[in-house]
Amino acid sequence: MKEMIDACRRFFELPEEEKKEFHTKNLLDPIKCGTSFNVAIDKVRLWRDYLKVIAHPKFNSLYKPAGYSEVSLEFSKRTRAVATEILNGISESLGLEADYITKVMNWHRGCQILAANYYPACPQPDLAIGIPPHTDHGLVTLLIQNDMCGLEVKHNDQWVLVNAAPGAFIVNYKSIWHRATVNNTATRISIAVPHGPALDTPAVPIPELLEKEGEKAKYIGMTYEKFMELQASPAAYMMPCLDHLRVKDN
Ligand SMILES: O=C(O)CCC(=O)C(=O)O
Ligand SMILES: [Fe+2]
Repeated sequence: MKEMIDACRRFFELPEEEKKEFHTKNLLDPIKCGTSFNVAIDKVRLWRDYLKVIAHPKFNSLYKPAGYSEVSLEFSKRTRAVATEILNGISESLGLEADYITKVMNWHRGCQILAANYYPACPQPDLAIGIPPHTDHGLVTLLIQNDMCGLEVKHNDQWVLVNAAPGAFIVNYKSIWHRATVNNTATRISIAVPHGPALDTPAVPIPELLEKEGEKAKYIGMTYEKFMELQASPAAYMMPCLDHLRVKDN
């Protein structure tokens, strides 16, 4: 984990000139970096650089800084193994076969992204935000951070700081509303690793469970690619993405 955070730090600390080639605009570009901004939020300054590298189904290697590729290959394999175990556990906890979710989501072609965030110390942290409130896309996101906290989740209408133990994975598997704050002491680095279905695979309410519970589906299905597009749109910062998919009561 430390080596991965260090490799990302070295990327962010490259001169701007050297990062320019990765300033792309498309959602699914294999490697992209930039400084975040969102047109929907105009009252606070966003204070974050990001680097997103798609690591599965095809591993993309980033040639600088030296060592990034090797470390990120190892890190992506190990986090994917942890994510697989978590999904197996979730399937079993729902009374399904352990490999139910991975099978229907075409996990062997599943999308894994190494999404690193770099939040420099900010002189006026109250006037800025690292990432505004949102929900993640994907089945399960694993997140690691350097020794600075900053992730907050909404719980009972309050923002609660996630005080994770050093070296811990923070696991986000429900559609939890969260944000990243900034601080005025030191640079914070986090690496979020969303693991999703294959891009062309629709996620739908599980028919076996609906039948068992005698319930109608409360959400429409959507392919992962479409869901990612929705998550990247300004609409995603207004309310949890999943709420956009809720079936309207007649
Ligand atoms: O930096 C953090 O702790 C949060 C990052 C995050 O929410 C994200 O990358 O989606
Ligand atoms: Fe997030």
